[in-house]
Parts: sequence; structure tokens; C-alpha cells
Amino acid sequence: MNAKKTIEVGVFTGYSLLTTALIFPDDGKIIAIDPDREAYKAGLPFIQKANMTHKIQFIQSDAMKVMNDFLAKGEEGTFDFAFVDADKENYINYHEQLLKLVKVGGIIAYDNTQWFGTVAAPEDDDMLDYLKGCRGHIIKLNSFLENDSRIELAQLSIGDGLTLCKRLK
Ligand SMILES: C[S@@+](CC[C@H](N)C(=O)[O-])C[C@H]1O[C@@H](n2cnc3c(N)ncnc32)[C@H](O)[C@@H]1O
Repeated sequence: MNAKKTIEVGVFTGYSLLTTALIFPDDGKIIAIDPDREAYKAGLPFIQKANMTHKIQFIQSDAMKVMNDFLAKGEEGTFDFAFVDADKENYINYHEQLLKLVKVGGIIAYDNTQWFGTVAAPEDDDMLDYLKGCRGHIIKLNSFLENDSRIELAQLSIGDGLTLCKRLK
């Protein structure tokens, strides 16, 4: 898809960020957003060692604020790709903003959409509170995306489930 501009929501120590940076062209730009700068700083030496810092703009913030700022600054339709791996309860809210920020034909990727397999488990299944907490958000997101005519959808059973949404209109 020849992506040159992307937004990453949820950076932590930058593992997925570095993976994206390594496959991005030299003049590519990655906006990386996370309120936790300390975690980003912990992983930064690896990004530096890989000579990838020039592709990355880290923004210490809540992602919704940054998305709203970008839209206010007229950045609608300027992103090729978005990767979301952050607060699960906000994925649906991010989806609305990212559908504006990503160009038609661009891709939005959501991580953890199988939520350790719990999305397919019965409601009364024995599961950790941590899993129970986000399960409902992910189930809601999955059925919302399934019925969203603005996107073409692919659910990949890799890792913890990765959903790819191609913006159609
Ligand atoms: C699972 S980690 C990200 C891991 C990273 N993508 C990787 O694969 O290496 C989730 C991150 O989302 C961040 N996060 C939580 N709420 C957020 C928000 N409102 N905006 C942006 N990032 C947020 C957390 O601080 C945390 O670092």
C-alpha cells in the first residue's frame, strides 16, 4: 500500500512501533501516541540503535485529544494506516475519528480483537476479572465493525486477533 504516514495508538515500550518503523520508507512518518512517556523512554534505546528515530514523532497524550487536534488542523484523509493497541473501551470512539483521519483505501488495524479467545466463550465461563473487564468492549466493537458499511473487514487469527478495516468511503 506504499504507506508513508501512520498513527499508532498505544506505544508502551515501542515494540510494535519499531516493527512499523523498520518497514516504513525513510521519509515515512509515524505519529506515536501514549500518555506513558516513561515506558516509551525505556524502549527508546532500541529504536535509536535501529536508526529509526527520524521516522517517529512521539506524543505524550491521550489519543482522542490528539485525533481531535489533527482533525481541527485539517489533517482529515492524510493518514495511510493506523494501528490501535490501547484502551479497549475507547476503540469504537477511535474508530469514528480514524475513519476521518485515514484516507479512502487506507487501513485501520485493531489489536486484541479475539481477547484471549474470550469473545467466543459463553458469558458465564470462568475467566479472570482482567479478561472479563474488556471482553464486552471487544465484543461490541467486533459486531459494530461487522455492520459498518464504511469499511471492508478482515479478522486475522494471529496473535490475540487483529482486525483490519479498509476505509471504503
Ligand atoms: C498493550 S500496550 C501497547 C503495546 C504496543 N503497541 C506494543 O505492541 O508494543 C497499551 C498502551 O496503551 C496506552 N494507552 C492507554 N490509554 C491510552 C489512551 N487513552 N491514549 C493512548 N494510549 C493509551 C497505555 O499507556 C499502554 O502503554
